[in-house]
Amino acid sequence: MTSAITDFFRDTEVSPLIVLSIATGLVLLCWQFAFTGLDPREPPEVKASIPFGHHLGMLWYKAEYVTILSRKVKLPIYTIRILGSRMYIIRSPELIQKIFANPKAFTFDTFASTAVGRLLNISGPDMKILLQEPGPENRPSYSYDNHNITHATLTPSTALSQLNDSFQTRLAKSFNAIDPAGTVVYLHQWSRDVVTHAACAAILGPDNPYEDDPSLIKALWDFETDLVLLILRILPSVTASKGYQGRARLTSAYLKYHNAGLWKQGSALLQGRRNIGKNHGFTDTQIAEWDLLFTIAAVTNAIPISFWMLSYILADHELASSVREELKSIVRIKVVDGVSTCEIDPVLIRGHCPLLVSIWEELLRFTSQPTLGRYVTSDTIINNEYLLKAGSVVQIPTGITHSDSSFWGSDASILNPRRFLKKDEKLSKEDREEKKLQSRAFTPFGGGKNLCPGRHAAANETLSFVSMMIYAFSIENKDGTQFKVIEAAPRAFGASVPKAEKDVEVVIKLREELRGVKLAFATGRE
Ligand code: HEM
Repeated sequence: MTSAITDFFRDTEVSPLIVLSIATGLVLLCWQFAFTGLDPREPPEVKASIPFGHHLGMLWYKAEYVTILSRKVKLPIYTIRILGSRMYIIRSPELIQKIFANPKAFTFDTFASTAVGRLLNISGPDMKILLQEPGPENRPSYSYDNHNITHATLTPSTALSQLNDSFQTRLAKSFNAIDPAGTVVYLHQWSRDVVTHAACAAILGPDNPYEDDPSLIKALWDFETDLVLLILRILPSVTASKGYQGRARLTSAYLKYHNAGLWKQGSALLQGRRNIGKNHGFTDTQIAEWDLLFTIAAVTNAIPISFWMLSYILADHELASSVREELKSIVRIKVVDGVSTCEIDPVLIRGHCPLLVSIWEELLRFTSQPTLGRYVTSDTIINNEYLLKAGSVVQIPTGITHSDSSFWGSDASILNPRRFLKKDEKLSKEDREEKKLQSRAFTPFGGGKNLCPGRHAAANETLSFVSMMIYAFSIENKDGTQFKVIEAAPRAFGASVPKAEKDVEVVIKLREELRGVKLAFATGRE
C-alpha cells in the first residue's frame, strides 16, 4: 500500500499537498453523508449555502456564529450539522424555558465537567468521582455538593452580605488611593485591576495572593483570555503561553495561601467549598486549583460589565448628572473624630435609584448575551412538538432574544438607559403583556438549575463601583476630547459579556466639594 502511494506520487505531476487536500475533502464529505437523516419530528435542518459552511462559520465567527446565523434564520428552533452530529439552535423564549425546566435531559454539567477535567488534568476514575458520579458509599458527587454550597452562600443571606462588605471595603481602599488632584490611568485596565482586587478580597479574604503580588492580576486575566486554548490542550505551552504560565504562577500562589491557613479569613463560600473538597478527598493542590477556577467564574463577566456601565454613563453628560442627582439620596457625609467620610449605602440603590437600576438591567440586556449550551442526555420531545435526540447539543444564542424588536420594540438594537424604568403598577394591560414577554426573553444569567449563582454579587459589585465613580469623581479623557464608549472585542467562547478591544487614557479627580473627605460604603447591612 505504502509503495502504491509512493508510486502514485512519483508517477503523477500532482503535488502531494493537493492530493492530501482532496483526500481530506472526501473524508469530510463521507462524514457529512454519514450523518443519519433527521427524524421528521426533529427541528427543521438549515443547510449552509456552501459545503461545510457551518464549520467555516464557526471557525471564523467563533461564539458569535450561531447568533449571526439566527439573525437570518427566523425559525423558533432549527438543526444544523456540525462535525457529523446535530446541533439544535433555539430562538424562541418559550422553547428556551422548556430546556431550562428539564435539567436532567438538557444538562450543562457535561460541558462544565469536560472543560474542568481538561483544565485541571483530571481523568479516568478521578473524573467520575470528582464531577459526575456519586462518590464512595453513594455519597453525593463533588459537583452536586459544590453546586449546593455555591448557590446557598451566594443567595441573599448573611454569607452574601459579608462577601459584599468585603468587596466594598477593598474597593474603598482603591478609591482612597486615587490622588485627589488627579490620577492618569487607562480606564479599562484600571477598572479591571481595582474591581479584581475587590472581588478577590471578597472571596479569598483580605490577605490573599493578589495583595502580596499584584502582578498576579495580569496572570489571572492572561489565564482567562487563554481558557479555550488551555481546554483544547494543543501544545498549550506554545499556543497559550501567557495563560499557561499565568495558571502555573496562580496555582502555586493559591496553594501557598491554603498552606498558610489564610483560607480561614476567606468567605463562607470559600470555606464551604474547601470543606466539601476535603470531604471528597481532594488534595490541597486540587482545592487551590478549584478556587482559581472559581475566581475566573467570578470575574470573567462581572468586571467587563462594570467597565461598560461606567463608560455608557460617562459618555452621556445628561445621564451622568441625572444619576449623580439620584445618588444624593443614598449618600451620607459623616464626621467621626474630625474625619469626614462620604458614605454610599449600596443596599439602598434598589429602592432609591431607579434610573441606575434601569441602566444596570439595560446593560445586562445589551452586553450580557451568552450563547448557552446544553447537552441532550436522552431523546426528549419539547413542547409536544420537537424531538431532540440524545448526544446532540443545544445552543441558545441569547443575543437574539435580547435584541428581538418584537419583544423590545423598535429601539431594541440601541442602549436605552430608561428602558427598565416603568413601574409595574403604572402599566397598561398591553404593557404588562409586553413585560411578560420581555422577562421570558431576558436571560443574561442563563436559567434553570444553572442560573448564575453570582448574579446578586455581580449586581452589588457593579452598582457599588459605578455609583462611587460617578458620584465622587470627575473622569475626563486625558487628551481633552469628549469621552466615548470604546469598541468591544468579539465575545470569546463561553463568555457572556465582551471585553473592550482597546483602552482609553483618562484623568480621574476627586470632585472639588469632596476634597479632604474619605470615601466609604456602609457595611453590616442585609
Ligand atoms: C454580570 C456578571 C455575570 C454574568 C453576566 C454571569 C453569567 C453567567 C451565565 C450566563 C452562566 C451560565 C448559566 C447557564 O448556563 O444557564 C453563569 C454561571 C455561573 N456563574 Fe455567573 N455571571 C456573572 C457573575 C458571576 C459572579 C460574580 C460569580 C461568582 C461570585 C459567578 C459565578 C458563576 C458560577 C459558579 C456559575 C456556574 C453555575 C452552575 O453551573 O450551577 N458569576 N454565569
